[in-house]
Amino acid sequence: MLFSTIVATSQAVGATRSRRAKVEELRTLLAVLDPGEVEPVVSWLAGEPRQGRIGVGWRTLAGSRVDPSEEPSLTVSDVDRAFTELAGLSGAGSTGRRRELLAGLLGAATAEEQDFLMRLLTGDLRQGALDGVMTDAVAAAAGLPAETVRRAFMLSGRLPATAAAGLGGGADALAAFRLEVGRPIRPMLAAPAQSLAGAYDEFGGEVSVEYKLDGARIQVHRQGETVRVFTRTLREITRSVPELVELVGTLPCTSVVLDGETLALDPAGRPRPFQETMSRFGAESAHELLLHPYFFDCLHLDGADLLDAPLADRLDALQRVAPDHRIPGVLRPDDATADAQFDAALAAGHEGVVVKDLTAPYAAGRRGRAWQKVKPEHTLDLVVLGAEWGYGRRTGYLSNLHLGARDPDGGEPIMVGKTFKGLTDALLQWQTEEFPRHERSRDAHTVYLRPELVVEIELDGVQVSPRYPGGVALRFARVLRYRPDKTAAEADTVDAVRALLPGPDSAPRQPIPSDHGRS
Ligand SMILES: Nc1ncnc2c1ncn2[C@@H]1O[C@H](COP(=O)(O)OP(=O)(O)OP(=O)(O)O)[C@@H](O)[C@H]1O
Repeated sequence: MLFSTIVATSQAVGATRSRRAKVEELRTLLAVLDPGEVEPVVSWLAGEPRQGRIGVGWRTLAGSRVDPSEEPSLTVSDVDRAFTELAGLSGAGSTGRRRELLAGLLGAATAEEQDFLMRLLTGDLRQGALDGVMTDAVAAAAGLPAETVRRAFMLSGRLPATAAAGLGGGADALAAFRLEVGRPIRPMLAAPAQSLAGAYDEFGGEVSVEYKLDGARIQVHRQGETVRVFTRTLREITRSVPELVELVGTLPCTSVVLDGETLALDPAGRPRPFQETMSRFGAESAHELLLHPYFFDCLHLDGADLLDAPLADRLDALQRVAPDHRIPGVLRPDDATADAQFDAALAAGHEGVVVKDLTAPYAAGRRGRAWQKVKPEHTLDLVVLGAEWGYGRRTGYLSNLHLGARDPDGGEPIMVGKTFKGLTDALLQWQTEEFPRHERSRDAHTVYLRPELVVEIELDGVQVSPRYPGGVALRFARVLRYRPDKTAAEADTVDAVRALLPGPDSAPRQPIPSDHGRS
């Protein structure tokens, strides 16, 4: 297959806003790929070489610019082979060979192919938002139910491998993707609840009401003596968190997979801010702040795979293996106890509670109704699309942020507002240093960014706005914090923003009253 066909499909997918049209473009391409081409092509369309980062920075690329070729001649395997060699280069002489390989690759590419390669190698094409569209396209091309492909993807965490299995071996090959101890799966997520009472009633009181701790998600795998720890985005952080590894190593079991939240505590045992927990996930973090785990789910125990077991059974398993490290929660509370749990969570400085359906299986990678989060404030995780230079005291700093919500159909994020409120001096400084690394372009007032950074915004609500492309704008938005644990593919969608629009007959929004809206 010619590489130019992939570039043309990528352009066609980017040019339409229709989800159905995107799926159809991708399906048509997938249907004609050779088996060996599926993995590289699916990776590229999601914006990454199959080999991961291959050590080619913007400067090297700019230095390798050569005249484009007139006619397309590169094949998929030519490009994939060059990436494999680039990824393997190290040591003496590698700089020269890297330049040589890049010059060869770019010289054989047409102008459009060159542009695609540059964007692919600099990360500018990365679009996790395409995952959903791609899973549907794989299902359509392989003649399988979308759910079968989705589940395999959630369990493997790798879209290219899932696509290759589905297209090559059908449902049987996909069924082989099981929870494997040592390999992370995409975490189950929570949807916002309308109210505590609403969530409670929806499940007829058959719920676990747990504190929503403001830490960072961890997934811990142990097989025998070997413990591995992963973040919410499935990044391995085992070496940064020796105290968690040690603790999990002492649990009474031979194999286990636990899901939970971790928090840094100060020497007096008080929780430290989220940023300090996150800083512990870096490779060279100082270890004086100890991380404590608070587990809330058990996905595997001593050879038994529990993903499809109801939460009640998974919590029994958790109680057997880690009774002293469970997140605070109550099972099957009456209404008054559920309310008291919410108040207690807030009084203890936590974000709120998560209300969970005790009968539901673990829906990996899904933000379903089986877990509902109840918080007193509205917050949204939005993508930073740009920032304006400040004025007055903020002259010389990148300040007013342009905020975008995710397009659920995989297009570019949709701008929903701007804010410079809530930015501390330290954050202004950080933005000014960090943003140029994500720069797409700039004009006199604004630096425009690739959609890579996610920021959590607190707001009073949203309003209809003809000025913004999504027809909605944030009201009184302020920055709470950056979310380095999230990718743009995990930002809130424009539908989540629209869901905050006041209904025709709704009263002005109030914080959740102490009876949490229960009538
Ligand atoms: N008891 C709990 N059960 C499940 N998740 C919990 C719990 N306590 C804290 N969490 C955290 O809350 C997250 C679930 O909420 P959600 O799926 O919306 O993610 P989030 O976007 O990080 O949440 P938010 O932005 O509202 O803080 C989990 O990823 C986990 O990190």
